[in-house]
Amino acid sequence: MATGGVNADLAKERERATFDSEQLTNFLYRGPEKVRRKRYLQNLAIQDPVFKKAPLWAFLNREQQYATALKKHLHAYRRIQELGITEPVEKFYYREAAAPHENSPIGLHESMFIPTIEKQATEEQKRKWLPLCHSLKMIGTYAQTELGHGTFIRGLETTATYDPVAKEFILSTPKLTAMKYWPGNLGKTTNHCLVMAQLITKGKNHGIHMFMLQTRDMETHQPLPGIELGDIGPKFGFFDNDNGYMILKDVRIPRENMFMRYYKVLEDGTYVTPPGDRLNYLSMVLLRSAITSMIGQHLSQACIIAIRYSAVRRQTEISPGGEEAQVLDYQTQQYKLFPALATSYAMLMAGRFMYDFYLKTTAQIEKGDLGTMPQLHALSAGLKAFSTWECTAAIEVCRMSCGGHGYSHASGIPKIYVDATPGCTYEGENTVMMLQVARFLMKMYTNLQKGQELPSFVQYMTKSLDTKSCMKEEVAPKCLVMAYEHRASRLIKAAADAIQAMVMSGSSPQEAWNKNTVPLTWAALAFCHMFVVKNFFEMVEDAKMDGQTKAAFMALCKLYAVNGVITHLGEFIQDGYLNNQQVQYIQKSLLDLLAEIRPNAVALVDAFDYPDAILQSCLGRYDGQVYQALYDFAKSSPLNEKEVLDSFFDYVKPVQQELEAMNQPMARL
Ligand SMILES: CCCCCCCCCCCCCCCCCCCCCC(=O)SCCNC(=O)CCNC(=O)[C@H](O)C(C)(C)COP(=O)(O)OP(=O)(O)OC[C@H]1O[C@@H](n2cnc3c(N)ncnc32)[C@H](O)[C@@H]1OP(=O)(O)O
Ligand SMILES: Cc1cc2nc3c(=O)[nH]c(=O)nc-3n(C[C@H](O)[C@H](O)[C@H](O)COP(=O)(O)OP(=O)(O)OC[C@H]3O[C@@H](n4cnc5c(N)ncnc54)[C@H](O)[C@@H]3O)c2cc1C
Repeated sequence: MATGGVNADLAKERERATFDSEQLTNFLYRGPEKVRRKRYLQNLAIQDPVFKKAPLWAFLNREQQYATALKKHLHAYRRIQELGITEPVEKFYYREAAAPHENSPIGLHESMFIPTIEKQATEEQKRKWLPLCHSLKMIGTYAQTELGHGTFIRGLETTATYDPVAKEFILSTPKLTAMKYWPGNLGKTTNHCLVMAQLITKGKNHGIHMFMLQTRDMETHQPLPGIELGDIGPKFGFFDNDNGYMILKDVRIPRENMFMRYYKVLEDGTYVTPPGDRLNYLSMVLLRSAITSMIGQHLSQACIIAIRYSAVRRQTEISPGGEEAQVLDYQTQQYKLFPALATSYAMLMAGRFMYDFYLKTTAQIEKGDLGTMPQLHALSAGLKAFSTWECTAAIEVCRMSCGGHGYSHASGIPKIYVDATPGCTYEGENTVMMLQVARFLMKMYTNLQKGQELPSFVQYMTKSLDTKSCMKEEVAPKCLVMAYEHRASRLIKAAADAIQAMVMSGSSPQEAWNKNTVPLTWAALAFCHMFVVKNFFEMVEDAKMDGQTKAAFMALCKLYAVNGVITHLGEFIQDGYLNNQQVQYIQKSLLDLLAEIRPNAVALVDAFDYPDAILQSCLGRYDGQVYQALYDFAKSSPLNEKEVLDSFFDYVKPVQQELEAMNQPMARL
């Protein structure tokens, strides 16, 4: 039964590729030196006996999954310090290999709690808290969302009332809906959290602010007096995480526990505001800026699995009596998978842009220049929403393209999906984020009408909408980008005009806004789509790689753009910008691109450079030995530990006996 070596079909795929996948890997990870370092760190984790010995999450119950993920992530945390790894991206590589597909129960401590202290705390607070955080004496999380409010954070109901006599804040949960609900790792793992609460001082409510709260004793880990907390129960994914709830019964904390880098309460209760607004929203902006890369990686893993498997899987003869075809040779299969593959590259490129932009803008904010904050907010909110929507939909396409085996945890895709899809909800629900983008775009449109200068990435709004597309039979990148710009401009103008018309006829601006939120989200989505397409083309054009690699990469980029036009065709043709002939050119180009990408499909997913130990997929194995792997996976199911299960004797036998007795001819009399 055992088979060895690389599956012949997969080996052939790699031979026929027109480019060297290593070149693309080097580009993706920003140079060969960084690739070597990534592989070195991943191998260190993969070879570590603590990680190696751990059982596969899929065969564990929730408590075991939590304990295993905690054990692995704590070991990784310690090893990262021992190895002196400080770069965030290097920590990410190590952790990903240490605990693949296992969400860290100390994840929020690292991704939100520590960064918020670094960015929002005073120097004195940092000196006090950060060393305790690094040694894990303090383990924290970000407690913002409540039972009654997640999106509308100005509506949060937890209060922090200042008592100038004791120089303390009193934290309270005044009603059921004010209970903190959802914060990751709040239930069982953490002993501190950063609480977002309405600040009340001298009888006045100053809106939501951040406070440091110790939730559990640092030795016994028991909840502190006045604090009730626990896990919220099983969820669609994130099984291994203890998202929590918390009720505060007039818990007192010292004045110094308010995060006071920007906003302050003096000893006598005087409230002092900073020069800028919404500075305490910056932790959310950080995570939103990181999510586009993260979700692009989730999708890239699903693509590796589905494309390698589709190269190995043979089903149905194309011509009677002929060989059964690799399912990847079906054009319909290519139409499912290649746009998904192109999307993952598009999002990795958008994520690269976004994170760099975040670093640049926050460096300016640190220096007191808040001018680019609105752009950072709009782009991070928009790309977070657009990328999570596009990628989660594409992951599901990948799963279904694997047929029945895609539904098994052996494929690895269901877990990728359930851990990726909350990205559409957390860190700002996607529709709400799109409406924030729309708010920014409407402002830009008003500025345009006033003749003011626009930021570079919305400059195209100044172009006339009366033009027609330059698209020819040879579908050129320039014409594709212009088509996206035109569609975005038109939808932005349409939404703005609709609002303006309603206001002119007597509606209030708020009413006019609310009656147009659907067209506003169309406009925001078109803006984000345009941004991703343009950024993708620019990054491919600027990429330093040989001609063959660039050609293979460019085909993907074009496919992403062409497929987007076809998917949203109505919006591109509504005002006659593209004519019927041009649409036909684009449709033909889509089919040509599928054929062009076909020989490179496996090399294009190999370039993501995921070792099998991280992918954890029977279908996505590098050697393509999928059937043996599926058989081994089935055999390791705990249900197979006993030949006959106790439940057979407990339930099946008695019912059989009862039914047998009931069906005896005598019994019926
Ligand atoms: C290839 C290798 C690559 C390697 C890559 C390496 C990969 C690295 C991997 C990375 C690891 C990742 C780990 C993931 C794990 C995840 C765990 C799960 C964590 C989940 C945590 C959470 O889930 S935590 C809770 C989040 N919960 C929200 O997200 C609430 C949303 N809700 C709001 O965010 C506000 O409620 C909302 C709507 C803005 C309205 O806020 P509001 O009512 O105050 O404001 P208004 O709408 O009235 O707007 C008034 C004016 O404020 C302006 N403005 C608003 N926000 C602004 C802002 N942020 N910055 C500037 N300006 C802002 C706006 O633009 C207006 O400006 P203007 O007046 O000028 O027009
Ligand atoms: C896995 C996971 C981890 C999380 N981790 C954390 C964490 O660590 N810390 C934390 O504080 N929170 C966390 N959250 C909570 C998360 O941030 C919120 O669930 C999220 O912000 C959405 O808020 P909501 O649940 O109140 O949704 P709602 O706002 O109630 O959304 C429900 C529906 O209403 C619509 N809607 C709401 N407002 C508007 C509007 N203004 N205009 C149009 N439509 C609207 C939405 O589009 C959506 O369709 C987590 C959630 C998940 C799923």
